[in-house]
Amino acid sequence: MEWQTLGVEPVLTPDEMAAVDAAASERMGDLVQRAGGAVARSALGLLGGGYGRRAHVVAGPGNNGADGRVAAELLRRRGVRVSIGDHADSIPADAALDLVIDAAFGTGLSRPYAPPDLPGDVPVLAVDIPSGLDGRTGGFCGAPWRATATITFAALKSGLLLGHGPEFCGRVEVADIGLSVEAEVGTGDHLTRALITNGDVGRCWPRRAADAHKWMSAVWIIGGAPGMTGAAALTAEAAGRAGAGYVLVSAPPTVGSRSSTDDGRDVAGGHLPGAPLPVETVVRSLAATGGVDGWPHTVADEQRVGALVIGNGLGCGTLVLDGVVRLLALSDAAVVLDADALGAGGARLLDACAHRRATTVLTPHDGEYEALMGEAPGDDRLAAAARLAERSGAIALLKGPTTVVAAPDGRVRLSSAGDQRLATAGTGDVLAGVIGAALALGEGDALTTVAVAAHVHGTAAMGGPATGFRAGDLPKLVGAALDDLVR
Ligand SMILES: NC(=O)C1=CN([C@@H]2O[C@H](COP(=O)(O)OP(=O)(O)OC[C@H]3O[C@@H](n4cnc5c(N)ncnc54)[C@H](O)[C@@H]3O)[C@@H](O)[C@H]2O)[C@@H](O)CC1
Ligand SMILES: Nc1ncnc2c1ncn2[C@@H]1O[C@H](COP(=O)(O)OP(=O)(O)O)[C@@H](O)[C@H]1O
Repeated sequence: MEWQTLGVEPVLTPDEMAAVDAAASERMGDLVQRAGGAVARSALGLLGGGYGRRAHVVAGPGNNGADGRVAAELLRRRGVRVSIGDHADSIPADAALDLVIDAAFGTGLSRPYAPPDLPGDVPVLAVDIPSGLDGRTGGFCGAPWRATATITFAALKSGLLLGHGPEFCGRVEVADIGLSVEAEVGTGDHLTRALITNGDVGRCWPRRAADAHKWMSAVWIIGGAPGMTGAAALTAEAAGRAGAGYVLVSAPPTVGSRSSTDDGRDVAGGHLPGAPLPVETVVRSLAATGGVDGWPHTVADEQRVGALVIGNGLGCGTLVLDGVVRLLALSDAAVVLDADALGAGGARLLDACAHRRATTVLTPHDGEYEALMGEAPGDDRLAAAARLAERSGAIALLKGPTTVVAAPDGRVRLSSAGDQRLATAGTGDVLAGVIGAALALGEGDALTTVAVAAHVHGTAAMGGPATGFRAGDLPKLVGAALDDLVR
């Protein structure tokens, strides 16, 4: 999927788009004329001209179909030979088509739809959203064609960004047809839902002040127990590359004893040598005396850190959870909870988050989400992230090909940066470090800061090799991506 647009990108659900339509002062007929004009322009681009080209329009019963019919007429005037069928008609197999326009259904799709067979591998231009995709979740509601390009109106629809959307919508273009979405979803930081763009990173990434000193952007990573130091090393390297002025790493002493783990794993003995931490990292030991009571106090007493990142290679167990919960209560710093800190948390951890006043960020993948919430996120990832944010009072970052970041106030940010090269162990540890650094550096809107960090992480990955990409490659690429995006 490619984006042709830059700048603040509102993302609407079909219900919100319907509300925008309903509130429009202009007649639907005029909007349809403009939408059809935009479809025709886009089609001419894909056709590489008008005269002599052949196109077929699949036009459904609603406004989406009306857009397609207007486009058909405009294309005819440009010399394109156009045939039209309704959503159930088969496509003439005898014509050598240069383009099929999918105007069967848009956001009004209410039951599964399977389009007719496509003749060969003819390019498809989808109007608003490929017919057969759920406009909210991007899940299948039928069997959509895979579009070469999609032209959508007024604003992006969430179904283009989530689920199967990115795979099925091709290149996405947002056409302005004179509708304002502001009244429905707000603007700027107050936007209900937005896609993070490169422009947002340039605008919102927190910078160091000229008179900064290293403690003004310090990150303390609590993780990296014996046998799992690699995770903390990746987080530390990423925090440094993302601009943290001071990076500390501590492994809670409770994790290092056999008796401290629920599953009886011997994490203290017999492990391989630890992964080297970046040489700039300061390793601080935590008070072992007093066990679980000691280390949260040691961390919370250090008032100079801007952000704590807890969980990368931390190890799991009741005593660890006890320590994390206590630390959440004691510390006033922003906290990112990742990996092991999420896996065994459940309701107790969510309650501890809900009692905090400072920023808390939860960064689960689907398994960790289920451990926290007692149920899988399901198809509606917007709703899933919102549920977690509401339950915990934290910023919920739900990982996936498109990352969904939700705030407890209902706002959501999406990042579609990155691709499958990130599906490799340790990239999440890097993300936690980047978020930690961004929070330590900045005092801006926390939701934007976290989402922009996710976008930087995804963008950075695209600078790495398509095959054999390792999480260890990523921190340096984060530095390079920031150099590129933040000027
Ligand atoms: N957003 C806007 O302001 C504008 C939207 N326009 C287009 O209008 C679309 C929304 O219009 P509509 O609400 O008419 O929605 P659709 O054009 O998606 O069609 C909905 C109609 O199809 C029927 N239907 C739904 N699923 C079906 C199925 N599987 N089989 C058979 N019939 C089915 C519904 O009962 C309803 O009558 C947008 O996606 C966009 O393409 C444009 O016309 C211009 C303005
Ligand atoms: N197919 C994919 N496309 C884009 N991003 C992906 C894909 N798979 C994973 N990611 C991203 O990679 C990261 C993986 O994090 P995580 O699962 O926590 O890894 P780990 O625990 O091994 O460090 C997340 O930021 C996630 O959004």
